[in-house]
Amino acid sequence: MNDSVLTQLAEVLESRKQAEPDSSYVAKLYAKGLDSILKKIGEEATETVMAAKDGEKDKIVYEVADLWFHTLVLLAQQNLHPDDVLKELARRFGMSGLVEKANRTD
Ligand SMILES: N=c1c2ncn([C@@H]3O[C@H](COP(=O)(O)OP(=O)(O)OP(=O)(O)O)[C@@H](O)[C@H]3O)c2ncn1[C@@H]1O[C@H](COP(=O)(O)O)[C@@H](O)[C@H]1O
Repeated sequence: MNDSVLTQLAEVLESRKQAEPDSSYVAKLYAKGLDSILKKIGEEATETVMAAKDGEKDKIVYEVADLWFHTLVLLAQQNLHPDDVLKELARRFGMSGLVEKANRTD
């Protein structure tokens, strides 16, 4: 179920590239450009931190959903797909974070 929500949302985000900015929040974000998308990601990350500090579980879920949503908008804007991230997580799966860090080249 969760995978299909990501896939369906990715399809909607792709389709919004052809939409008029006035007709869609996502189309408006695309029209404003990369910096506006990045600004939203920064805001939603901060709101996630504040929700966690407040210890409100419902708010944490709500803010993480906003954060994930805006990172999905970024992926679409960059012509990337959630599968690209899921593949990377799958590659790391089962590998100690310490080993993964030691293998990083960047
Ligand atoms: N999942 C979401 C989603 N989550 C959050 N948001 C929007 O993200 C914004 C969150 O920003 P804020 O909390 O700062 O609220 P805001 O003050 O309205 O935001 P700004 O105007 O300041 O940018 C709100 O406008 C939310 O409505 C979303 N907007 C759209 N979607 C999905 O994207 C699809 C396409 O949306 P449209 O392009 O609007 O049709 C929808 O059908 C949904 O499935």
